[in-house]
Amino acid sequence: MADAPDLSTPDPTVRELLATRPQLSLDPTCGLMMEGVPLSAVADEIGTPTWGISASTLRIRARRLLTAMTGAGLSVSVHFAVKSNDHLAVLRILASEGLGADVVSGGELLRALEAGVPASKIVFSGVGKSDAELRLAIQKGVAQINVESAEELEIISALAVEAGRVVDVALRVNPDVDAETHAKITTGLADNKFGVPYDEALALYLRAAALPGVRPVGYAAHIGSQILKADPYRAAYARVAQLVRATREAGAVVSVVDCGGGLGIGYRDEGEGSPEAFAGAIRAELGDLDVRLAIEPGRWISGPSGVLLSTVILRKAVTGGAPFIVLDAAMNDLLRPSLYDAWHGVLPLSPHDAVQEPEKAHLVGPVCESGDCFARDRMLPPLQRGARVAFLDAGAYGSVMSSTYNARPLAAQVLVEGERWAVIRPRQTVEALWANETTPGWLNGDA
Ligand SMILES: Cc1ncc(COP(=O)(O)O)c(C=O)c1O
Ligand SMILES: N[C@@H](CCCC[NH3+])C(=O)O
Repeated sequence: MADAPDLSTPDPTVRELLATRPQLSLDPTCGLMMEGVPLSAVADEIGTPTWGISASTLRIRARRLLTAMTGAGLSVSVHFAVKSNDHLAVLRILASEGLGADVVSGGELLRALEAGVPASKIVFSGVGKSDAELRLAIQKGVAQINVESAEELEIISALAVEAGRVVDVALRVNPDVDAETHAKITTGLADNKFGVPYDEALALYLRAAALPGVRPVGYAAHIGSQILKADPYRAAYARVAQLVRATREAGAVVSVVDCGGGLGIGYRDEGEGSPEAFAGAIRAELGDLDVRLAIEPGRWISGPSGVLLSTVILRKAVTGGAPFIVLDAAMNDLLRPSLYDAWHGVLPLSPHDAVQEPEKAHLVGPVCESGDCFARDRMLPPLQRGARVAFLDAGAYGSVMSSTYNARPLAAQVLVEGERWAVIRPRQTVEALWANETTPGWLNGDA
């Protein structure tokens, strides 16, 4: 697996971006296609900004992950990280491929159930689950709750006793391993808020074994997101394996290891995380433990399946510098560039634009924040008013992180499969933004 993107190299060309994204192609007449659907036709019909999701990409990538695991001789249950893309259609597709779900809130739990994921295939993670959320998970009978602290263990025990149930729990251990990713999305370092400190995990496991209402079944580890190398996984799993052995030596039963998610994708030229190398790390460190294995991938499955379509509102000239291309999409739609300086590929939808000689430009949204910037000094075909573009690899942590800042309604979403496409979430209306708001009587002149 490769390193992070190297921004000192020239920006990838249209051809280079397309070469690694089989779900997208450039038709000389119709322009940018997702599977068999011209994206311009979608934009013409329902406008922009609009999210597009390729169903076949979700299926292909889910199958590739499963194949990598079985190819390594592993039997692994795959729980899709709902936080990366929680649309019911996405969850339904992945459920039909046999995937379960990893959820981090009561809302995600109910979404997964609504999409047809059985509770027996749902794992509940998260550093702060409310009592109401835990009660819901216990009542629905989720497969396992991943416990992130000693305090949470006691709470779950009490709530399970109250419900007259015994809940399977895994301790999410913080292995204190550097995932070698962006500082804001690393989770497995000792000073991150996640998981039980490594040195305290065994004692807490034994405590769990003695508590009513909970049954400790194993350990979980998730060290971060957008991980491109296998080494951090190996380092983390080696520590988990050590813990499993020590726990067994202490006389407790360990039957599950949840290996977390975090496998990264190639946004620019860094290459994507390899499912085979991920599987290899699991097999090398955990393969001989005789435990049921699970993984929680999100981005690797959903990221490449999505695009965000947008239209150029205007091209603002800058004397002596690169122009600002002002789009109708903004940071409230796709937050990742503003939040993490994330690099997303951009492709024009028009076949004419796609073949023009590139120029340097800044791509920005209309929101009143200087941080509302998708790309600075990006080499792009010249984009004029009305031109349309697609942001690539926007299927993970895209629509789910949108807001309505600046009173901008949530964008529409469409699902593409073969030559079919359908609106799976209509564009939010402006009126819907205040539909649930009320003003107290005294402001309306009432007594
Ligand atoms: C507990 C847990 N599992 C799984 C994931 C999924 O991560 P990713 O989308 O990077 O695969 C996350 C997010 O980082 C997480 O916090
Ligand atoms: N939101 C992050 C990933 C966070 C993963 C959640 N634990 C991103 O867009 O890359």
